[in-house]
Amino acid sequence: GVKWTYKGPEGEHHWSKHYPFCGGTFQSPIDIKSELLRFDPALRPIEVQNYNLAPDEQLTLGNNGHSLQISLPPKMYLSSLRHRYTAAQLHFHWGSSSRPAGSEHMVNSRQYAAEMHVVHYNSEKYPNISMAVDKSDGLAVLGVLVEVGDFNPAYEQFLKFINVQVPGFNVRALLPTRLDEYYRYDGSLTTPPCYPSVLWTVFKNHVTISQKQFLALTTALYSSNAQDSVAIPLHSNFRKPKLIDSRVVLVSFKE
Ligand SMILES: NS(=O)(=O)c1c(F)c(F)c(S(=O)(=O)CCO)c(N[C@H]2CCCc3ccccc32)c1F
Ligand SMILES: [Zn+2]
Repeated sequence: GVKWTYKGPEGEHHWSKHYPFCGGTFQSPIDIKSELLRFDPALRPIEVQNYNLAPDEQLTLGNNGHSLQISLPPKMYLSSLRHRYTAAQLHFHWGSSSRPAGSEHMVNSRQYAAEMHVVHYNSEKYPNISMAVDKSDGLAVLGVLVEVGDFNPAYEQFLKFINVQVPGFNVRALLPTRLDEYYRYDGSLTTPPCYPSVLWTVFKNHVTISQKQFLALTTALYSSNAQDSVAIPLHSNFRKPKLIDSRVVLVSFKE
């Protein structure tokens, strides 16, 4: 597809020129404001299956020019939603060492240091993620807000790796302890083509990584692919919050 960036002439205000959905409705991320929230007792705790990967399960760590991503095996899936959603990859959004705030979702206009997304697709209805990516019930993404604080051994598993293969690790440990407290809304991919195909689950509780780990994340990548001559450090790869319109944000917890 057409090249896009987070800043400059191909930045987010220009995405809709080549990717019309980016200028459409049901866009993500959003600023999750308390006055928009509605408690929904039907929202069950998120259940993850086979997230605890054995070390002999090699995972591919990649830089797709937009984010640090880890491809995930199809044995991993979510079992608590209407359909089975099978894991495809996880990736991050972050700020920069000079401007640390880089999460995509905000909570009452608070932007966190970073955000991790675990992308899943509806494997009951679609054979692969490419067929699911533009369907309204195609994707389910788990969002984890990341703050700088205590060292987090779970994140160390891959932040120390710069090669392309990382040993399997417990992906569940990257999530907050409580999977029963989350925000839920219908939204979109936060990158082009911005399809409104994502059932968003953003956990209420953030996780922490140390300043050193955060620096490793923000300096891990260069946005150029291999053959480009100059390597430009990749940072601030977050989209700004979009209008909520008439959408309601459901919450699984009482304040
Ligand atoms: N924030 S977000 O909306 O969750 C989100 C990203 F921010 C993001 F950068 C990516 S990307 O790394 O693929 C780069 C551009 O799509 C994705 N990819 C998903 C959706 C697109 C197709 C596809 C195919 C295989 C695996 C994952 C994905 C993405 F879903
Ligand atoms: Zn993302």
